[in-house]
Amino acid sequence: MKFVIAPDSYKGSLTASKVGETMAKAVLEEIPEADVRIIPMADGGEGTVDALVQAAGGQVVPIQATGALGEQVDTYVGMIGDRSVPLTVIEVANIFGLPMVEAQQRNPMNTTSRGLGDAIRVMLDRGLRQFVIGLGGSATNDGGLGMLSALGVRFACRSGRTATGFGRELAELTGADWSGLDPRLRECRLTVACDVTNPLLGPQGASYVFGPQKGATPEQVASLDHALATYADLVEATAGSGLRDRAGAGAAGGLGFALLALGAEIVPGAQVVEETTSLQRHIAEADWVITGEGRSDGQTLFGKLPLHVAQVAKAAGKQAILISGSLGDDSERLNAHFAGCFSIVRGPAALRDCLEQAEFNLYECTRNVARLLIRSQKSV
Ligand SMILES: Nc1ncnc2c1ncn2[C@@H]1O[C@H](COP(=O)(O)OP(=O)(O)OP(=O)(O)O)[C@@H](O)[C@H]1O
Ligand SMILES: O=C(O)[C@H](O)CO
Repeated sequence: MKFVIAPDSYKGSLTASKVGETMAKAVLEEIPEADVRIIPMADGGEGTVDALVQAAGGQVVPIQATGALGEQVDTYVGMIGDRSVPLTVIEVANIFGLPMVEAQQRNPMNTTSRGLGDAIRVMLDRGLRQFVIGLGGSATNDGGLGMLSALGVRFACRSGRTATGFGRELAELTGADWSGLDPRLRECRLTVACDVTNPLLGPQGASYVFGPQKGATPEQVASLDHALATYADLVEATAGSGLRDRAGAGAAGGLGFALLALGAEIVPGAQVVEETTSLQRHIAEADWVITGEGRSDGQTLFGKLPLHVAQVAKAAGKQAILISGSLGDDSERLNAHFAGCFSIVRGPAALRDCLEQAEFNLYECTRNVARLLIRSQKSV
């Protein structure tokens, strides 16, 4: 029996690689002769650099960049591709990701995306000109003000000073001077791998949909959305109109919008990872596909990674099994897409305990699934 194990991370408990390894160990415990291929996945958010570096046999490059609150963080980017066309992979989730900010300090007024500009500049200094930028899982809602500032755009504030790039400054902006923008960006190809397709503004926009989970109060959400509209006017006056409405403009607190202003192309993150990992080819050779995520619910149907994997499997005439940390509201709607949907939680327990026991629970649940598969095969 051939298995492709292609999970997302279980946010808060296990990386995608760890999920894959644990599932594989459990399958091999029950079916020692199984042929198991682990393909850690990501959607542009957390784990994107690791997934692409592993798939492409690349390397990680340690860098320093500005973190969400303006502090310096030690992080890394990936380098993949051959020597003649090296490609840098950057993930905002490991520079200013939401889990990197203590719960009580989460407030998108006080966070900045400067670190992405820093990371791009570090790699420009090293001669790199091709970038894949993963958006998702950020602690920011600054519309990319921080990134553009770090790359040399000067945004003037009402007080007369130049903005440094924090969410709270959006409401103060009066003008933008692009003459200092790093000229090397003109030589670059920027591909943006987004985890969502939301626009910049409005009820489906960055502030309303993702602001609350980043610590914004309802008043801050409304004020950020309003301020981002003025900021969008300033940016579009130079970069061209209509960018705010493009799919993905609202990803990572509006960074999608700012990257579009730099001429980037936006693509679904899951698709970038799927192509780099040759997921389709591996699935074509498999008997079973196993995927999963921290929590599967109705939202999973809006194109989250496990659904994407299930669709690739279906197109190849294969069945996908979903093993997730937990199953939430409307998860029964997933039954149409998977041969079976399983939650690894073994009984009533506090979330903290579930997260702590993640590896054991995942191992046991996957063993049960594997046992069922092998016994049902033997009984026919
Ligand atoms: N080991 C676990 N056992 C039970 N529930 C878990 C476990 N690990 C994670 N979760 C649940 O999954 C949630 C995270 O969900 P998930 O990993 O799907 O990410 P997400 O926040 O929905 O983002 P994304 O859009 O990237 O999928 C956690 O908040 C928790 O409720
Ligand atoms: O980072 C965020 O804002 C969300 O993951 C959507 O991209």
